[in-house]
Parts: sequence; C-alpha cells; structure tokens
Amino acid sequence: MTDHFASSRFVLPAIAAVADDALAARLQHLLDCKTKPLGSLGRLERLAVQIGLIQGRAAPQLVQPQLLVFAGDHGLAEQGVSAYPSDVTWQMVENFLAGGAAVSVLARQHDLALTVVDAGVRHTFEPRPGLQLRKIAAGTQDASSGPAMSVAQCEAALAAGGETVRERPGNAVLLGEMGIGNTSSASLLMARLCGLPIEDCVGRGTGLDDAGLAHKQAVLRRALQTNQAARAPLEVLAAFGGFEIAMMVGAALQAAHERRLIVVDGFITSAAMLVASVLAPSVLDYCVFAHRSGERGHGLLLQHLRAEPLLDLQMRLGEGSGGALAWPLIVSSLRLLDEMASFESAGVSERTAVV
Ligand SMILES: O=C(O)c1ccc[n+]([C@@H]2O[C@H](COP(=O)([O-])O)[C@@H](O)[C@H]2O)c1
Ligand SMILES: Cc1cc2nc[nH]c2cc1C
Repeated sequence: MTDHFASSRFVLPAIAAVADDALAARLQHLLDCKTKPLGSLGRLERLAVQIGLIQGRAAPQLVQPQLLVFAGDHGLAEQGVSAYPSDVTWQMVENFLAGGAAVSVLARQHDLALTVVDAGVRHTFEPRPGLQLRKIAAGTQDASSGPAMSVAQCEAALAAGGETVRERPGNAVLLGEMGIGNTSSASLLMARLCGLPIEDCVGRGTGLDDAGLAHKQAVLRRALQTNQAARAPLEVLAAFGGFEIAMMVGAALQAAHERRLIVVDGFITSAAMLVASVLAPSVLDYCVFAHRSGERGHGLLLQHLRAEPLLDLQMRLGEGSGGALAWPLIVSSLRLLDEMASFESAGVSERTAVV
C-alpha cells in the first residue's frame, strides 16, 4: 500500500514491472530470425515483444479477450458542456446490449466478449446477460460547484472496477466507456495531473461548435477553481470524477496485477490510464494504446504517457471502438511471432554481411 491509501478501503494491487532484458532479447531474436528484412514488421515487433514480456514467455497467446464498457452520467453535463443530452448515456447502453452500437458490431466481428457495466447511469436498468449492475450513484455531482463524488464513492468505484476484471476470464481486457459529459472529466483530470493549461486539454467532444467550446472551457476553468484544493490522486479523481472513469482505473490496476494485456481506447480511457499511472506507474507496461482519437488533447495526453498508439483514424467515438478495431493487429503480431518461418527452416538466404 502507498501513502495515497493510508486511510482508504481500496487496496492498490501490486503490479510487477515487466522489464526482463533476457526475455526481451530472446523475443527480438526470434523475430529477427523470421523470413523478413530485419525490423520490417515495425511497430508489430515491439507489440509482440511487449505481450511476451507481460506474459513472461517467448510464446505468448491471447485467450478470451474481454471488452468492458463502463457507463456513467455526469452532473457537469447540466452546464451544457456536451452537444447531446444525458439521456443518450442510458439509451446507448440499451443500444450496446441490443447489438446495434458501433462497439457491438466490432465486438461481434472480432469475437470479443462484450460486457456493459452500469457504473453510475441516471437510469434503472433491468438485469440481463451482458450487463453488470454496479451503480455507485445515479450520476455524479456537478464538478463546477464541488467535487463530483466523495472519496468513499471513488474508492467504491475503484474496487468495483477491479472486481469486474477479477470475475472475467482470459488474459486481455479492452476498456471502453460511455458517458455524456465525460470528455470534460477527462480534460479536467489531464489538466490537473499533467499541470497543463485547460485550453490544451479541451476539445469538442461529441461535436460542440466554437461557441459551445468556449462555454465548455469557461465551465471547466470554474471546476478547476472550485476544486483548487484537490491535488492528491484520489482527491483529483473524486473532484473531477466520472464513476465510469474511476471504474476503468480500478479495472486497469487489477488487470495489470493479474498480468493481463490492457487495450486502451480513446481520450477518456487514456485519462483513466493517466490516473492509474499516477497511482502505479508500472500499469503502463501492460497498456497498448489502440488509437489517437480526433479529440483535441488526446495527442498531448499520449505524449505525456509516452504512448505510441497503433492507429489514427480520426475517430472520436469512445465505447471501446478503437480498441476493438486494433484487436486484430494485436492478434496478428502474435500470429507472426508464432507462425512465420525462420530463414533456416524455410531455406531463405540471410542478410549479407557488409564489409
Ligand atoms: O474516445 C474518445 O476519444 C472520445 C472523444 C469524444 C467523445 N467521446 C464519446 O462521447 C461522449 C463524451 O462526449 P461529451 O461531448 O458528451 O463530453 C462519451 O460517451 C465518449 O464515449 C469519445
Ligand atoms: C449517439 C452517441 C453515441 C456514443 N457513443 C459513445 N459516445 C456517444 C455519444 C453519442 C451522442
């Protein structure tokens, strides 16, 4: 346990750093022996090495990938910081479950087990398969007039996120989210934890126009001012909130503890990984950042995390859609490591030594 948790019920899971120079060299050697010019699989080679290190073996495999979409509502949305009304959050949860959302299509296409988690939606859902009811409260409080949630609620959300992962099988989790107003939460977390001007961290979210963006910036400046005193990681998370964001933090910490691969989606999911990395820096060893979202601020956040996203499709949808799209690339990196012939086995001439 670290100091942050001195008086808390949430226990930070132990996370091992994945550094193993001998295994990294072995994995790279295996890739270098494959029938291809040295290094020619580029980013896919680093990906295969990373997953090998996470699993601590030279023949890594991915089994039963779990796509977890955490949903929550935001009191801050009442300040007009989104182009859409809060009701879209619960309506989209229904759409995820009915199979009609982008992430539902992609999860089907790529055989990803999709679970939607009600982290704090302002709506009562009927229980059904594929839906986990873990509501902390019916939406957060308005962060422009006080903390979005109490520290106790924040801890409960972290714990619930961890339990969601613990209960699921497999060795890979893809994280996604749904919550009208949550780009505001993500921007506030980024500004406070990275020490950046809020203007560099704010974008148009679901599609604000210029006036809407200016208004959003003014509201977020007020939220930062109101929560001026929040500096410790858990206080910052509680102040700027998002029950779905806090649950993604807990889910990532638990996944890394269990040495599972974590596939990170867009801006909001990355902000959750920022919080997780402040609590436990080695969590980033377990993360693959699926894409650079079109949301202003995401590029800078990825730079801050020293993350190298796999894709840039100018998407800004969330839901875990970027993670689901990156999944086949991740699988391919391991198939290439496993199945490609070596120069020796295929009888192909090796690189000529330059004299
Ligand atoms: O993933 C992203 O980068 C991303 C960028 C912009 C918007 N979103 C999605 O849009 C919603 C938040 O946007 P907003 O404008 O309501 O703050 C939320 O449901 C997110 O999943 C997601
Ligand atoms: C329709 C809609 C779908 C979404 N999916 C994730 N965020 C979203 C926001 C809106 C508005």
